[in-house]
This record gives sequence, structure tokens and C-alpha cells, in this order.
Amino acid sequence: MVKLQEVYKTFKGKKGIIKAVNGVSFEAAPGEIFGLLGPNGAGKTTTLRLISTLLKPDSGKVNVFGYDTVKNAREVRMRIGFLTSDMKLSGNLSPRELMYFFGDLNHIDRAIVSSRIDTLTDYLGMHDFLDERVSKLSTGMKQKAAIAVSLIHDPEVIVFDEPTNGLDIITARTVTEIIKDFRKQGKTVIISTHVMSVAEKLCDRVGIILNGRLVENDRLEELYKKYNSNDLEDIFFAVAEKEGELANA
Ligand SMILES: Nc1ncnc2c1ncn2[C@@H]1O[C@H](COP(=O)(O)OP(=O)(O)OP(=O)(O)O)[C@@H](O)[C@H]1O
Repeated sequence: MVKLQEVYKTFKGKKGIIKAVNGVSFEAAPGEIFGLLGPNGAGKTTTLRLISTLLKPDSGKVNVFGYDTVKNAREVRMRIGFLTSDMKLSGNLSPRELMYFFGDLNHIDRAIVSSRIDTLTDYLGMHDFLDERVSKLSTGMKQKAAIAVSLIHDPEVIVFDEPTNGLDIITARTVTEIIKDFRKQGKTVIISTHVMSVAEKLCDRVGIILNGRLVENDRLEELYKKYNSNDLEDIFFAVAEKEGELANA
């Protein structure tokens, strides 16, 4: 379970203070895919970085299975896998070496890491390139290696920033299938996206974020009912119009 309560985060920009996350509250439950949907600069990545302990909120609370991301950052990190579609891995090491390295960083016993490597290699289909240097791998192979590294500690919560960005359709399909599998395994999954079709295909619950504010948050089928439409793009525009966002676009 991931819970945000009235979370605020500002940055100093050239033109003044940027309210990147402006009073955001929501919950994501195990066995559920929660999608943060919003345009460029809406505050999606900042929200995910706050959940993953990479940023501290100015105020408000972020809890992961009851652990506070500021006071109990280590406990939170043990339970979270943070993934993005442009994760850069060190080129000189192989996926196997990287998994051992990150296993060590997480203080996981080498025997357990070894068995996790076997599981992840089967799961992601990495047998052919497990011992190749990352610099020699294709984009899709690198993406799989990055996913494996982020999952080496078998996290209960998976946070995935723009999961299919920049991926070809085959790799994108693999990644979406993996995300669905996390849900089946009872993990708590939070993704960000600005692609409506990704949210429609994957998410059980959608939060629409505009200018740092979560202006809608409901189960996808409830949103379809509430807005009398089966098209998330139409719903997004209806919400943005209601919030006066289209006038500023
Ligand atoms: N480290 C930072 N320093 C200054 N401003 C930042 C920083 N990180 C984010 N911002 C600003 O905060 C706002 C929200 O950014 P964020 O990356 O969270 O948006 P996003 O919804 O993920 O956008 P995108 O879809 O373009 O990735 C933007 O105005 C951005 O410029």
C-alpha cells in the first residue's frame, strides 16, 4: 500500500517558484495498477520520485506499507523498485554482474541473489545476453536488463515512470505484459504516463494530474460512468476544461 497525504514539493525555477506537486493525496493498493496521467510538466515524475525516496516532500506525508519515506527511507527502499524507460546502466558490466552488484548494494545474500537472477532471467527471457557487456546490447535488451536490476530485491511496490516511452512496439508489449504480471503477483504498481492508450490498457485506477494538482482520481470504470464516455482522451479533455487548463494551453 502506498499512501500520499497532502504532499507538496516546490522547485526554484528561473522564473520563480515552481509548484511541481501541489497538495497531492492518493492511495494505491496491492494487486492494483494506479496510473498518474498528465501532460508534460504536470508533476508525474516528481510524484514518483517522492514515493521512491529520491526526493523529500516540503510538507505532507508519503507512506509505503506504513513506512515514512523520510523517517524510514531504508525500509521504503527495500520495498520499492523504481523503473524508468531511460535507465542508464554501466556499459562495461554484464546484466548478471549488475544484478550481483545491486544485490550487494541492497545487502542481499549472494545465494538469494543467484536464485533471483535465475528467476528474472527466465521471466524476462535474458538467457542469450546475460553475460554480454551492456554496451553491446540492443535497446530492448538494455531495458530488460534495467528492469531485472530494479527487481533484484523482489520489491512489493513497483514504480514505473513512463513505462513504454521510446520503446518499439515489441518491447513496449513485453513491458506492459510484465506490468500486468506484477498486478497478478499482488504487487502495488504505480505508473506515470501521458499516453491515454497505455492508461486505458493497464490501469485499474487513474489519477489525472494538472499543474501539480490531482484533479481526478477514480477507478477507470467509474470515470467512464461519471463522464459518460468510454474514451479516456475525451475524459481527460473534459477534466482539463473543467479545471480551466485548456484556456492556458
Ligand atoms: N530538479 C528540478 N529543478 C527545477 N524544476 C524541476 C525539477 N524537477 C522538475 N521540475 C519542474 O517541476 C515541474 C514538474 O516536472 P515533472 O518532471 O514532475 O513533470 P512530468 O509530469 O513528469 O512531465 P513529463 O511528462 O514532461 O516528464 C516542471 O515544471 C519541471 O520543470
